[in-house]
Parts: sequence; C-alpha cells; structure tokens
Amino acid sequence: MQQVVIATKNKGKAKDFEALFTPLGFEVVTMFEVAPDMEIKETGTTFEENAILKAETLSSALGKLVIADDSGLAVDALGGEPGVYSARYAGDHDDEANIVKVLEKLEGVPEAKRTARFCCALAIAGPNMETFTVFGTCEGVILTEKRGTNGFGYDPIFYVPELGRAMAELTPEEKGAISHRGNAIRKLAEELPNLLK
Ligand SMILES: O=c1nc[nH]c2c1ncn2[C@H]1C[C@H](O)[C@@H](COP(=O)(O)OP(=O)(O)OP(=O)(O)O)O1
Ligand SMILES: [Mg+2]
Repeated sequence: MQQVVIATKNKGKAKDFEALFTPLGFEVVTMFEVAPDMEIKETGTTFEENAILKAETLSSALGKLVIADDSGLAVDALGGEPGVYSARYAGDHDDEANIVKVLEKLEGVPEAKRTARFCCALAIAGPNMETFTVFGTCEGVILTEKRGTNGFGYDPIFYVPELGRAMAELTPEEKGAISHRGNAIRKLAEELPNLLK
C-alpha cells in the first residue's frame, strides 16, 4: 500500500488522518514509526509557519514527501486564544488541563458569545518541490461542560451547530467530513496533481 508520512506525534491527529486517507488507499505513517526520537520545536507565530517547520524538518531528515499539521482552537471571546498555543495553553499537551482553562476563562459568557473555530494548517514538503500550505477551519460554539468521548484535544467542549452534537460525539468519519483537518485535506487533495507533476 502507498504510504503517506505525517510529521506528528499526536495519536488523535493520526486517527483523524487515517479516517481521511485510508479510503483513498494510503497507509498513514507517523513520527512514532519513522522518527520517534526527533523533537521539532514549534517556534513559529502562525499555524502555517509551524506546519512548514515540521514538514520541512522531517522531509529533510527522511528525504521523502511529508505532510505536517499545525492546528488549534481560536475562541472569539478570548481574542483568538489559545490559537497557536493550543497544545501548551495550560500544561504541556495536557488536554484535560487545557479544557479546564478554556471553560474557566469563559465562565459567565453567554452561548451567543461562545463562538469559536478549529484551525488547521497543512504543509507538504518534499525533496523535489516547493513547500505548499493549505488552511482549513470548522466553526462551532464552546460548551459549558464536556460532551462525548471520541476524538482528542478540545473535541469534548466544541459544539458543532450544523450537526447538533459535540465534536467528541462524532465518529472519525463524521468528524472528517466537517472538520478543519478534513477541509484542509480536501483542499490539499485538489492541488496534489499540480504539485507532484
Ligand atoms: O481536531 C481537533 N480536535 C480537538 N483539538 C484539536 C484538534 N486539532 C487540534 N487540536 C488541538 C489539540 C492541541 O492542543 C492543539 C494542536 O497542537 P499541535 O502542535 O498542532 O499538535 P500536537 O503538538 O498535539 O502534535 P504534533 O505537533 O506532533 O502534530 O490543538
Ligand atoms: Mg505540536
């Protein structure tokens, strides 16, 4: 099976990518398999910068085509926070602590003002091509408590109005159909024939 290398060490993201790439006939491979000891510092100030950093670093190391994902949650009432710092908002990659911090900061904020979006920048880098990026979003509303057990990160507190459910109440396929990551991958898929020729 053809492989697609994703420059991530996030198991939740890897599952999202599997739901999106397996139907296309690709096996998803992550840094756990190809570069478990590599640490890539996310020093950028935008999702795009960090995605490019991760894709180019791993692609150079492997000499292969690599896709990276930098993503996060932007809450309107918090001026776009946690944004690019989503993974490190309350603790280093502590999803539960991050959720508690967002809910605390939004205490007393009425539903109409709890609008937010998930953002996903994807970068694709390879030996014989210029790095290319796409951006996807997904609009939602921050709940006042957690709902559902699927997904990862902020999914339990992210309500998707068009489906009437929290992101963590969706199957991986349902999430992929409407998510920031799914939307970004569909944009990338449109461009891929031009990029690789
Ligand atoms: O679909 C999602 N559903 C819920 N939460 C999400 C999603 N997508 C991103 N997020 C949150 C998780 C993490 O707090 C941050 C990503 O941070 P980000 O640096 O891109 O990923 P990461 O450090 O976990 O893994 P890696 O850099 O190895 O790909 O945004
Ligand atoms: Mg990261």
